[in-house]
Amino acid sequence: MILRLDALGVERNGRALVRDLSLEVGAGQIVGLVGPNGSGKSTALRCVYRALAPTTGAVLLHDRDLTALTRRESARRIAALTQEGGSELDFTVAEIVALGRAPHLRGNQALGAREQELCRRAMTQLDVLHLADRGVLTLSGGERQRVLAARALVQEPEVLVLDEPTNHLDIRHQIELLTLLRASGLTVVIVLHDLNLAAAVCDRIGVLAEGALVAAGTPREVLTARLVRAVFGIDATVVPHPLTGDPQLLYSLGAPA
Ligand SMILES: Nc1ncnc2c1ncn2[C@@H]1O[C@H](COP(=O)(O)OP(=O)(O)OP(=O)(O)O)[C@@H](O)[C@H]1O
Repeated sequence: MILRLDALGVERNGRALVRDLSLEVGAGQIVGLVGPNGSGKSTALRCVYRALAPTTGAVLLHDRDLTALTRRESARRIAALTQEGGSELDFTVAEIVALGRAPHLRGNQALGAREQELCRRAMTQLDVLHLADRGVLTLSGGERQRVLAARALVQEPEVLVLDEPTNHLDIRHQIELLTLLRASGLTVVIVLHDLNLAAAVCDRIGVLAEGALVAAGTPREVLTARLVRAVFGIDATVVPHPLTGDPQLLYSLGAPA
């Protein structure tokens, strides 16, 4: 098992934000975390990319507690694409993407030919090569998100952690990013709000409610009308996708109050 959340707990001001969360992510698997707003998804992810230390339990990478690794070593092995971003620097797109190599470089060491090609390929894959010389502060939300995704890819991590990576993207770029993730062979933990996209991209899904894992399994096992009713409080019709068989949720608006 590459990544394991072992009875993870996070408390703040006497309140449990994440409770006794155990989850395993195998090599090359894409595991999704879904759940209502405030259910602890980002908090759990923060423990994986070490922005937060768990109060109890641990995150294990190849059975080693992450806290046993140096920050540099975990940055080399775990890349994060988060809402916090780090795109507030007044750098060009090419410079921001190149920063993904930082954990692999020593001091002011320049990028070699292979690394420059890596950056170019990631910018092409994320459709931002034409923006390479633009200041990142001038980009739209979706363009910036694609730049940060390119930066995470050039890091060549073992594990990629993504917190709502599609929230600013138009539908084409959402599909392209998730297709790229599938093709990358990376081990991925991803928070998604769109349950249909989660069903399409994830091998397994964990559902969080009030900080606790309430269901885990394949999309077909987990994404049932009953679960969606219990966790999100809405009625959905679940149908198999006519081409892939993945569960797809159909919603209708409620009556006005
Ligand atoms: N540093 C903190 N101190 C106190 N409470 C916090 C802190 N960080 C997060 N919380 C609270 O913990 C809960 C879980 O937050 P988290 O961001 O993990 O939820 P989420 O499932 O990612 O939500 P969303 O879908 O809205 O992004 C929320 O109620 C949030 O207000």
